[in-house]
Formats: sequence, C-alpha cells, structure tokens
Amino acid sequence: MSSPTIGVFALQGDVREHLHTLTNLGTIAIPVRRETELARCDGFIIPGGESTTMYKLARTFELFEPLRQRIREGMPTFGTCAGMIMLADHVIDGTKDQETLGGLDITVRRNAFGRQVDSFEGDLDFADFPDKVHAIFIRAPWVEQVGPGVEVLAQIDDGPATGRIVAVREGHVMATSFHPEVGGDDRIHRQFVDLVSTKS
Ligand SMILES: NC(=O)CC[C@H](N)C(=O)O
Repeated sequence: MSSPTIGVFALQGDVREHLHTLTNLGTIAIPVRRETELARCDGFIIPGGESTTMYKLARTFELFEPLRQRIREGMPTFGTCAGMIMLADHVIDGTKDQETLGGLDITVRRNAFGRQVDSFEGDLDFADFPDKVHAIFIRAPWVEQVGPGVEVLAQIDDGPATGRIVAVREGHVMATSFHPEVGGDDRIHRQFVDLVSTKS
C-alpha cells in the first residue's frame, strides 16, 4: 500500500516534532492550516499547545467545522495534551467560550496536575507494549471520566495522581495527556500510523 498522508494541525502547538516523527515512520506528513490541506489527509494529529488558542484559530481559519466533520466521518485522529482536550466531548476548567471538536466520549480536566507539579516526566505502562513509555507532561490534562466505548491505554501508577487516566482510544480516535512526539520513542505514533493504514 502507498504511504498514508497524515496532517498535523499547524495553526498552533508543537507541530514540527510530530511532522518529524511521522516522516521518519515513512508517512507523508503535512502541516495543515486550511481546509484544502485537510482534504488530502488520511489521518490527523492535533499537537500539544494551548487548546483555547487552538480553538480560536481553528474558527478564524475556518478549519473547525471541516475538521469536526472529518473526525465524525471516521478519519483516524490522534491528540496529544492540548490535542486531547480538543478531542474530548467534555472539558472541566476550560475557558467560558472554549469549544472542542469532540470525538472521544471522555471528560478531561485541563491543567489537572496543578501548579506545583505542572510539568514532570515518568515511565508508564502503556496498553500492550512490553516496555514502559517515558512520558513527558507539560501542564497536562487528565481524563476524569470515560464512556463505555473508551479503552484506557495508560494510567499514572505512582504519587498523588495514581490511577489518573492519561491515554485513551475510542475506535478511530486516540489521545494522550503527555507528549510522545518528544523524546524519541515512536511506538505510539507507530500504533497510530497502523490505525491510519488499516483505515485508508
Ligand atoms: N502542553 C500542552 O499541550 C498544555 C495544554 C494546555 N494546558 C491547554 O489547556 O490547552
């Protein structure tokens, strides 16, 4: 099969790291700022950044509705950190006018880990990977509730946040609270590319 084209939401956030990882995995990775670029994509990544700014820019650039539509129609989509917030059906501690694309039947809490430990790293068990994933959290959300169709892929297993859900998948949509695009471990991206390849 020919290489899938995977778009990265490029109006805000750590776009370059995702493009780099996707290119290394042999996909055609493109930054997406407008609807015509979105139309070329077999799969899509929403990076870390600032979800309220992402929301506003997506509206301004008229990407919000087309993107929401593509996700509803089944385009495999992966969100990291702010991207997870964008894909959540419900947000706690969002700003008043913040809307999300939705796609995951989850409730996320923004900036959930609190000010004092707002950024940290740790090793996590992740779904069926034999070795732990090194996870980098930067003012990250956690998943407070999941609907019946949502698969939990990773949870915090140490410290005061033990048990908090930080990676999920529901059908063609997956998300992590942390940043797998940073740090050189491409296993989660690889899993996403497999998901795109089986769907396209
Ligand atoms: N690193 C990140 O993506 C942080 C997410 C940010 N706190 C938000 O609410 O959008």
